Amino acid sequence: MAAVRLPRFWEWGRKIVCVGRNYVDHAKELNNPLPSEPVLFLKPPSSYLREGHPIEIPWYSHNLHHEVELGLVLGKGGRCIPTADAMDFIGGYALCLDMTARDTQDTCKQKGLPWTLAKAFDGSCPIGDFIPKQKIPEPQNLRVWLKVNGALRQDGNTSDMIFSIPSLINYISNIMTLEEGDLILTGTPAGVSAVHEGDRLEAGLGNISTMNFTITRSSAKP
Ligand SMILES: O=C([O-])CC(=O)C(=O)O
Ligand SMILES: [Mg+2]
Repeated sequence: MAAVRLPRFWEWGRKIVCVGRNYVDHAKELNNPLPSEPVLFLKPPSSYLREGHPIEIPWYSHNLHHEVELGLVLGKGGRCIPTADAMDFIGGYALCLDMTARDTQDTCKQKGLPWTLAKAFDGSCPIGDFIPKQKIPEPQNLRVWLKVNGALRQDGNTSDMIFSIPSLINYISNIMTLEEGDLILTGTPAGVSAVHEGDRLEAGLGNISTMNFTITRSSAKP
């Protein structure tokens, strides 16, 4: 059943759990302290965006950043998953963007407010195709890259994660039950930068998966 359903995991309405500050160089470029435990936040299922639809700059932001990340798609659910068993819970992978309204996030940080407006707006999680698990035998040694208008901006490797994939699954599942079809964003490497109306984004996981998106401005406004 899962083999048939998982490839369209973004249609299941499951949660998206995001890890922040999981690469030293990215934590440093934003002057954030290195975390002693994973930093977590959530995106709703309405964040999903597929190729062919533009990424919209929210009406309240003038500094939308790209963050390219490796996504883990849960193949089965669990609670308190031991680190040693964690890889068995992965059904596959996906190339993801954690679009971030950086100006809004800065305000939230200053005011001690949650990051919802900065991270969870419509279309804030563009994703590529589902990648079956067998296609990535070494997920902890994978190039993650992103170009804006053809210029390389982010070029990292998952070997530089502070918290490994199994340890993230263990940590998260000791806080909230993970379900089949959930997506975990594992954090972004360095090189995040602002995007503008009309920009073309191209991202990739090595040469296994690539995707393209354009940037527009949202017409929504209360
Ligand atoms: O907004 C941030 O810098 C935290 C984050 O999502 C990441 O590190 O991937
Ligand atoms: Mg991120």
